[in-house]
Amino acid sequence: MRVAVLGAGSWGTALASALAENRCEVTIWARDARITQQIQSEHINTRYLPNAKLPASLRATTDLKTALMDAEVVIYVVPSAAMREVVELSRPLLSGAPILCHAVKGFDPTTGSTMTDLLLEYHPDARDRFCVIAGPSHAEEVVEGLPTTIVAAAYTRATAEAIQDLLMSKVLRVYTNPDVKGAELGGALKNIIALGVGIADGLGFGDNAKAALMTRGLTEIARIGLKLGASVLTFAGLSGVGDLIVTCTSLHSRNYRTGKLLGQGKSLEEALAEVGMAVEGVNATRIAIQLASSHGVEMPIANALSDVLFHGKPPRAAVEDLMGRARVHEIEEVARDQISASWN
Ligand SMILES: NC(=O)c1ccc[n+]([C@@H]2O[C@H](COP(=O)([O-])OP(=O)(O)OC[C@H]3O[C@@H](n4cnc5c(N)ncnc54)[C@H](O)[C@@H]3O)[C@@H](O)[C@H]2O)c1
Ligand SMILES: O=P(O)(O)OC[C@H](O)CO
Repeated sequence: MRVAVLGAGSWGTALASALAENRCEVTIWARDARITQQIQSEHINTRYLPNAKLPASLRATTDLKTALMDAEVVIYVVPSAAMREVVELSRPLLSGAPILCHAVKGFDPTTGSTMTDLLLEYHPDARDRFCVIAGPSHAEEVVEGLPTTIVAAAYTRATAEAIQDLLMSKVLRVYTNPDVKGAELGGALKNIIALGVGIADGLGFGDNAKAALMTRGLTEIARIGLKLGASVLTFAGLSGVGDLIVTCTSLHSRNYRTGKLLGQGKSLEEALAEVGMAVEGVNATRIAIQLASSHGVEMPIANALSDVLFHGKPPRAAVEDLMGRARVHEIEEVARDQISASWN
């Protein structure tokens, strides 16, 4: 199977590596020739995964046309802010009817769209060939061959199973899911909560605060997710609570690390510069509070994050506001048809 992976950051490199290990013919595309040359000739990517040895069969190019030539599967793995540009550049270069997959955990910054809604703008007839790769998967562990589970979510069973078969290995277990929206929202929105947990740790709070943020954060994610058509069981799965746990607890997480630096008193600019890679939670916070407001949904943690990130509120004051909210019930009612999704 010929696969083009567009984006040679941490996750693009790790996914391309896993696919090449699975005997796929993989070409990874990046803009930076230093990175493609390193991957192609030295089988390393020191900027993004300094400790990893990559498969010798993995090819790399800065020429998008070469990467996409005869590709049967195209996987977009750039930060969400770059997705529109890369989808636009790649569209005229696609041949045949490849599966269009993405592994991006964020929203289009201009329109607030999910990544498959963005893809649909450019490929309105290809919905059945869309697939989302989501779930708890830090690139640093995947590239080391440490056991990992992920989700392939697609509108059709055939597409989901094609990606499942492509990625499954002794160390990478892939589950399918028909709930594309839920998988995407879980992946994008958990980044907000990871920023919050990082802030709590940076402030010196304890495990109780961490558990509270993760649990009530998941409630917020499910609440807006249901309004947007996702199924609640997806949020109890790998792309929901699974990814929330890994991102809020792993030192690999760029969102968690950014939050921790904020809690320790760094400015957002300082924290982002120190982390130096894609931190999707910042834009996701902005989009989440817009979505919450337009759908009449309460997202107090996202609002508190927005105050800290964009309005200069000291993190400790934001926590005091959260703790001082009016009393509420814990559990909300969910309609039966919103519990799980299924293919026909
Ligand atoms: N790193 C992980 O462990 C991981 C795991 C799962 C999902 N993701 C998601 O994958 C996406 C990509 O993250 P990452 O970790 O690979 O980021 P990264 O910061 O490690 O790398 C981003 C890459 O995208 C490239 N890029 C940026 N703008 C571009 C543009 N306009 N055109 C072409 N290339 C561009 C950069 O040069 C870089 O190579 C994010 O949405 C992230 O949430 C990451
Ligand atoms: O490093 P983060 O915070 O972008 O998280 C990476 C992945 O989403 C974890 O599954």
